[in-house]
This record gives sequence, C-alpha cells and structure tokens, in this order.
Amino acid sequence: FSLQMQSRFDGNMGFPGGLMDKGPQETPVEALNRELVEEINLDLSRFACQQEDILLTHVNHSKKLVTYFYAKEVNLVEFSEIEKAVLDSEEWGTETFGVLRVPLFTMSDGYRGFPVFLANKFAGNARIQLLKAITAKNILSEDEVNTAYRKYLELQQKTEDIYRFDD
Ligand SMILES: O=c1[nH]cnc2c1ncn2[C@@H]1O[C@H](COP(=O)(O)OP(=O)(O)O)[C@@H](O)[C@H]1O
Repeated sequence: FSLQMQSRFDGNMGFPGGLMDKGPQETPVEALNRELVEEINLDLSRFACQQEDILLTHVNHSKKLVTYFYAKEVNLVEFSEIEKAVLDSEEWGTETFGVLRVPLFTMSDGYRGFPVFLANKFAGNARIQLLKAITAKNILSEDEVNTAYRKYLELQQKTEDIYRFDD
C-alpha cells in the first residue's frame, strides 16, 4: 500500500483540499474535486471523488469549520501517475510544496518510519484523518496504529535526545 499526502506552503503536512467557495453553488465533493485539480492536477475523468468515498466528518466549533475527509483507492500504477501529475499542477510551488508517500511501516528500532512521520506538524485535523484512512482501508490494524501512535507520543517527549543520539 501507498498513501499520498502533501507538504504544504506553510510547512504543515496535509491532504489536498480546501475551503468551499462562498455561495450555495458548490457541494463539498464538488469543492474537493475543484481543489484536487488546482492542487494536484488530478485527472477528474478517471479519479474524481464521489460522495461514497467519504470517511470522516469533523466539526471545529472554535474555527466554525466543518471538515469532510474523502479517501480514494487506486491501483499502484494509477497512484504513480497521480503522483507525477502533481508537479504540473497550477499550485505547485505556491500552495503545494511537495508530494509524498507516508511511510507505513515501523523499523526494528520501534520508531523510525510511521511514528517519526506522525511527529510532523499537520494542518487542522490531518493527523487524525491519516490514522482514520489507514484503519478504514485496512492498511494497518487498529493495534498497529495504536502502537505507532504511542511511539509518536513518546517521541514528542524524547525528540531532542533521539536527534542528539542519531547525529
Ligand atoms: O489536510 C487537512 N486536513 C484537515 N484540515 C485541514 C487540512 N488542510 C487544511 N486544513 C484546515 O482547513 C482550514 C483551511 O485551510 P487552508 O487555509 O489551507 O484552505 P485553502 O486551501 O482553502 O486556503 C484551516 O483551518 C486548516 O487548518
């Protein structure tokens, strides 16, 4: 399995997407597909998201924001095509600063790989969305995700020591 995220202009990790345009003319899934073209140059004739791809809805009361999270499954050849197309997107270099594959494994030291990736900064609730995608699509079991998540929490406390050790 591979899972695509992006490195954003603001230094956070995130998923392609964005705010709905003002006015009643756009549904969430239409807004998503519009953003997917702008941010990752997605070929909508083949890979447009559908309402049934929705995985998670989240309400942020303080920001007055509802986030809708969709996940689309494609085969590995298609995944590679989607990934390469990002470099030609309208927003490459302005909003989208990188396209990346999430490391979906943990190395034998128990922290390199997925736990280290989790220790990045994420936009909004993107870290939670990532964990949800991984379990919903059966990429890792809930136990595996929980173990990695605990390691990440540990890393938050020990980051300095580990980096000193690695250097
Ligand atoms: O990948 C994501 N997952 C969840 N929330 C996100 C993600 N990216 C951005 N957000 C949140 O959505 C809101 C709008 O984000 P942003 O400013 O990037 O929208 P825009 O792309 O329409 O300009 C912010 O509150 C941000 O924290």
